[in-house]
Amino acid sequence: GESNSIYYDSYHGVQISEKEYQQRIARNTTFWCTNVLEPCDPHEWRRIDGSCNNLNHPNRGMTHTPNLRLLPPTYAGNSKEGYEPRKAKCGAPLPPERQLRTSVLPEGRVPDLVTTQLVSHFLVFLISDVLSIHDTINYVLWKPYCCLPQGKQDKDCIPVKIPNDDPVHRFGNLRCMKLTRPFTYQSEGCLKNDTVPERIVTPTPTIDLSKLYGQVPEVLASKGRLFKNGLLKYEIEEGRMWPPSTKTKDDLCILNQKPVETRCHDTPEPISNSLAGINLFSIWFWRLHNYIATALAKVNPCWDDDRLFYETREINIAFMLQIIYYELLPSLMGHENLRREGVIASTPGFRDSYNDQVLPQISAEYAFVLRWFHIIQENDQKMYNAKGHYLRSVPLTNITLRTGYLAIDNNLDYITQGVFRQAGGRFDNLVDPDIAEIGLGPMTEGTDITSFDLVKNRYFGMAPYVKYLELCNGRRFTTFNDLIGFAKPEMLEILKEKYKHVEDIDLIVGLWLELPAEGSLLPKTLQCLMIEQHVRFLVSDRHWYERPNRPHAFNLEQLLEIRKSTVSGLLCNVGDTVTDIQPNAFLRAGPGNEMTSCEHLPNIDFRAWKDPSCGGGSSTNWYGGAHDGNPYIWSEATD
Ligand code: HEM
Repeated sequence: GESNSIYYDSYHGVQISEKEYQQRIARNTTFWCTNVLEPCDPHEWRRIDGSCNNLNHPNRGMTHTPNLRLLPPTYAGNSKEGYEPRKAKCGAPLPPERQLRTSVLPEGRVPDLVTTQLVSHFLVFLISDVLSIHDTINYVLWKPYCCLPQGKQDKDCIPVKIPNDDPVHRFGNLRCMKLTRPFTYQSEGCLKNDTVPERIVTPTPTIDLSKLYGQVPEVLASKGRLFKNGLLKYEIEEGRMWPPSTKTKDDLCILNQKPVETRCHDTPEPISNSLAGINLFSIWFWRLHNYIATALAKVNPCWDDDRLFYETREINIAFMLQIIYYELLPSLMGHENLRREGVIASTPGFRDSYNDQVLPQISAEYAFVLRWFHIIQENDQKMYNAKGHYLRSVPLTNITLRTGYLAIDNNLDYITQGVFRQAGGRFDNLVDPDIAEIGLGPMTEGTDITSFDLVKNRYFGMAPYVKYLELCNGRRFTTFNDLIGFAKPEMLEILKEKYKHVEDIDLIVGLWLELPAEGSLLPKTLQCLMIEQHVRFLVSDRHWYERPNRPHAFNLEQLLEIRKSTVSGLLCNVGDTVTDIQPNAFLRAGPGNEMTSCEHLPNIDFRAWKDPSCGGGSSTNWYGGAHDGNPYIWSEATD
């Protein structure tokens, strides 16, 4: 109850007194600037709100706790002048963003020969687990006036200028793209305005499916849990299982074409309705939760709702982590690279790298550089039927905040078939014209996501690109010639033309023009910064699924079952109409990765969770049914 609550300052991670908390209520700064938690119990499950992950620093891991910086931020100006984007070495402003973007990053659409569209969908779901969309909602919904006269009065407005000779807009009248400053501890009143801006984000900084379960126990209880058999609430419509839907007209699905399109998820985190990738994987992991809970209940009929729920959540999170670490990242960066860097283990047994000196945090750099993937996003989502015949396509930018579209005309079925049959965008330096010119679809007129990436690069105060080269390569980079072997030669020419000094180069521009790392599809520095964080995830998370010494740890037999998790297994179990798929659905089907019947793909055997104290239980090979074309096996078991 309330009386046990402990109060923390969200930024500093120190306990504050109840009196001070009361004062902050009066100042209206508790929501962003404080965390409230119950005393830690070292033996309890991973908490919904992320508290008590690190027992010495109980609020770390919660909402609104800070990113860490691999390199100190660089801004122009000081505490008096305010912190504005850094200047070039010669003191002039850096090249204007839209102009720079259109000259270093041409637009085009080329299919990738290696990866499928599923890669970008999964990546965007992954980052939604640790990052917010409030900065975007701000200029779309809350402060949509940044290109109007009113915007001149608002310091939060940082609209992007479109030059008169713009390759696209010179034929039209658009000269401005609306944008707002990122939310910071300063803007929310937690830190003084004359301190270096520090970004504030909402999700827990561990990969814990917080987009599914949320980060507030009361919200999970009211919107998520069914409180029966460990299940999440669900609706069945035309034979498909959906998360619960909103019942009022006032919801986040602002692009639903009414009256035909009405569905909008009413999940603990409404952003499940946002980008298509987040939406698809929210639906699939929501269903997977119920699939797992049903399986566990069959094996262990004596388990109560709570036990089933928390064990299911644990397995669901482990399922996701196993896919990220052992399937997605290796598909992008190569197994060897990841093994060498300690991201993945060489043996299937336990692995315990936990270090309580490393706090559960993400780096500001990781949060930022993942935007590089915008340039491999293919915006044309193709739809196929279950036999693999192409039907039609839809631009992804038209289905953001539009869950209703998925729920009509079998669109969800056909998109599900499309994501693993369709090529992703090629890993090159071409950006899909829709991402570069449309971005937010019908919600705003003209959004160049890649120009915004560059603007944010500067507002987040990212250190110069060469400083990250030094960090990752352990040597100095002082001239353009030092970049030989890192950037494509013709790109070096462009860089020299656009920037006067090598230190002026913006981090994201460096990544756009960089050569891939050996045995990898990713630019070297992107790979370096991603690996750094993916090691931190596993070292700093006390509840990491591969650990034997943690509360409610898996036993070896169970861990070996978790090791069978694959994204194709996910789609076989809970994806509509999926009966045949390639074993690694992040990579295109072909020799060595042939389309296979779901029945022949590995699948978790939940008998490994059999609890002898339950007595007999069901010993039938129940999960065989999941592959007989009816993914809704759980609906039989719920009554
Ligand atoms: C059709 C697909 C996509 C669309 C329409 C889209 C759109 C956007 C938009 C509008 C923003 C906010 C830009 C800003 O205001 O600064 C954003 C941010 C971001 N996007 Fe995407 N994106 C897509 C795919 C991806 C993919 C595949 C990734 C891969 C990881 C990704 C990673 C990110 C990241 C890391 C951010 C920054 C979020 C933050 O800092 O809070 N996006 N995206």
